[in-house]
Amino acid sequence: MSATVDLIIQPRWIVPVEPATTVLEHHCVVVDQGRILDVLPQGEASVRYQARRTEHLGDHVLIPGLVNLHTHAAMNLMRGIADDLPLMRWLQEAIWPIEGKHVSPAFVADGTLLAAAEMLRGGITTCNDMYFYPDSAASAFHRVGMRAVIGIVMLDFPSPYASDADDYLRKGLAARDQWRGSPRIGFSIAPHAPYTVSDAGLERAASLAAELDLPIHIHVHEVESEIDTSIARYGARPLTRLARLGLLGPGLIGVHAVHLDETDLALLSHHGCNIAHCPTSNMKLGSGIAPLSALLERGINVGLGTDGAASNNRLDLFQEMRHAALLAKAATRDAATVPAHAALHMATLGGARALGLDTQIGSITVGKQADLCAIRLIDPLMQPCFDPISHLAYVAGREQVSHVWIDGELRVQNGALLLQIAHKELLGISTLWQTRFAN
Ligand SMILES: CSC[C@H]1O[C@@H](n2cnc3c(O)ncnc32)[C@H](O)[C@@H]1O
Ligand SMILES: [Zn+2]
Repeated sequence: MSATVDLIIQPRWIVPVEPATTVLEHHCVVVDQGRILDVLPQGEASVRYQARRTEHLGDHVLIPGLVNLHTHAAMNLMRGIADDLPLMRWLQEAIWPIEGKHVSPAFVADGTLLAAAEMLRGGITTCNDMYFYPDSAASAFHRVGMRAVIGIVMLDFPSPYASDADDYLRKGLAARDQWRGSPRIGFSIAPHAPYTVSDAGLERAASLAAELDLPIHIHVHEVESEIDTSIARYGARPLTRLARLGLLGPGLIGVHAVHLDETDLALLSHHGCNIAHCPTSNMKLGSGIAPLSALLERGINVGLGTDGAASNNRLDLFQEMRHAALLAKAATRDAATVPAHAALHMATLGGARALGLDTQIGSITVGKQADLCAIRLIDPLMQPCFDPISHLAYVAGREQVSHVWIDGELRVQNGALLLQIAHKELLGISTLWQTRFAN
């Protein structure tokens, strides 16, 4: 007798990510109650299961939903507002003054909604977000059914959101209390960077993260001047200071990590830290090229991040996969480093592991949540296709994402968002904020 299940997806190929380099042809994924129930040859599935819905995707590859390990979703409202500036001038002369004037719960709700729509269309099912008004961000992700880890942000300076480090923490923790028990919304402790949070604030962040069992999400070693400033102010490089203050460990997600010496690499490896590699943001702000091959060689877990739309200017993990692989090859002059499957691993399971979610998402594995993404590969623009994994890293773009499921629920169908929000409403939001910025 066959079992009745919610959904069977029959793609041409499945790339489960785990085991590495595996490609299953003419298999299907069986989904029930939001989880992956089985992965088996298509012929066997028709005997064992009866599906309420079957998705025939004969030109497609099915992969786990992509995990964006670092973003500032609400910054979608500031896409292109301050291009071609280096990090510190970009922050101090452009972005922070705009944020100081405009950020509000409505700003974050609207910007996060736009970002969530962009990410879903591009196959991103989970993101690790860091921005003001975490409650508004959580509401927007909840509205579109996207999985998100929201930062309880901390800064030493005031913003329209909070007055000082204690106020940031108090408000962020209250937001976490509001969302407790929500299946797709989680939280991290997110001190912005070593140069914007004091020793006392960082120690508080470390103890809270340990007490509440939350990841720590922090920008580190993004530009050289950050390291010089730290040595002048604290007598230590930022990662050494973070180690002394108790922040390094398997729960740490260090974002950027562009400028690393041997001591830094040894610290990251020794403490089992994770890195959110953001190659496009690092190129666009002229920050440099992170030593990705050295990180991977030392067994350090790496995921990929887009950073915000004001420094990238796309929330597109296909772009990040390609940039990560190509930059690493160019920087090391080694074509074999960061092969296509390593890029895909970072964009999926690497990100999931950094967030402590790798038992739930990040690969097409029986028992995990059905966060899935189908990409149409049979297209004259992409022929021939000898290896779908190669195509995912080197050929395909987010434009080829056709279907996206989160917890087994269809969110994108044939490239179109299945949301209660009209395309027109999304466009209206950005026009509204563009007008406000101009006045
Ligand atoms: C406290 S909310 C996050 C804060 O971070 C700013 N930001 C955006 N991108 C970067 C980056 O690459 N490095 C450092 N800080 C960044 C954002 O504008 C918010 O103020
Ligand atoms: Zn950032």
